[in-house]
Amino acid sequence: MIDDDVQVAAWAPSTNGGPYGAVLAHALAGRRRDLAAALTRLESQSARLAAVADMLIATLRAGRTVLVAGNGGSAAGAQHFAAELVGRFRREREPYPVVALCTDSAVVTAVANDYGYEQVFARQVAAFGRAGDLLVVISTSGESENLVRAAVTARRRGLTVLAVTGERDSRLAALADLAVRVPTDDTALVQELHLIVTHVLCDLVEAELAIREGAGGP
Ligand SMILES: O=C(CO)[C@@H](O)[C@H](O)[C@H](O)[C@H](O)COP(=O)(O)O
Ligand SMILES: [Zn+2]
Repeated sequence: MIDDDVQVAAWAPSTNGGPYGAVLAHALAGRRRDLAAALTRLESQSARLAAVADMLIATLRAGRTVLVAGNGGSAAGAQHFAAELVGRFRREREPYPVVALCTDSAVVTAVANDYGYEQVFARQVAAFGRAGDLLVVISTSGESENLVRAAVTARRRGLTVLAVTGERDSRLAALADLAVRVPTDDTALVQELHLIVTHVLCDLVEAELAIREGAGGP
């Protein structure tokens, strides 16, 4: 039988952080330093972020759909972005049609199995995308082949493409109508900045569209 008191005592934090205390303190101080420096550099891109917000607002106000895609951590980011806009970020308002293309495991595995993983997003863009819709591709490298193919398909079909990448030159940034390149090439930091960028965008988009709804609809 497990003794609850012993269990709690064994997992209680020690005052000096235990054997990893110094390592963790160093790691957290490093994250604070790196994030602060990158955010300061990101502030110089506020005009670009405003243009991206305009792009999202215009798409949604026109009743068009936003498709979002990414791999790995960026797949989670794509889902998170869609969840904020279909659900809500801070305000009660209409739901917005934002669809993450990495969520349907049957579609993703069937297309990957039958056509190749590089087709998993392009085929969904062809299935769901219409001229005037917006494709958002999120990638730390800007070089994932399946996202490049999705962007090419989107451009061919008259969708607008927004790339959210790291700092370095990439095929996705070059293919996109507009690109946000967060100012670092460190993969983890790129992903952390992407989350901040998408939250800031959700806040702006929601605030702008909610005002219009209050004034009689988008
Ligand atoms: O979250 C991480 C690394 O932090 C990984 O899962 C990472 O997202 C994957 O390696 C992706 O396949 C990387 O793709 P991309 O960001 O270069 O498009
Ligand atoms: Zn990650």
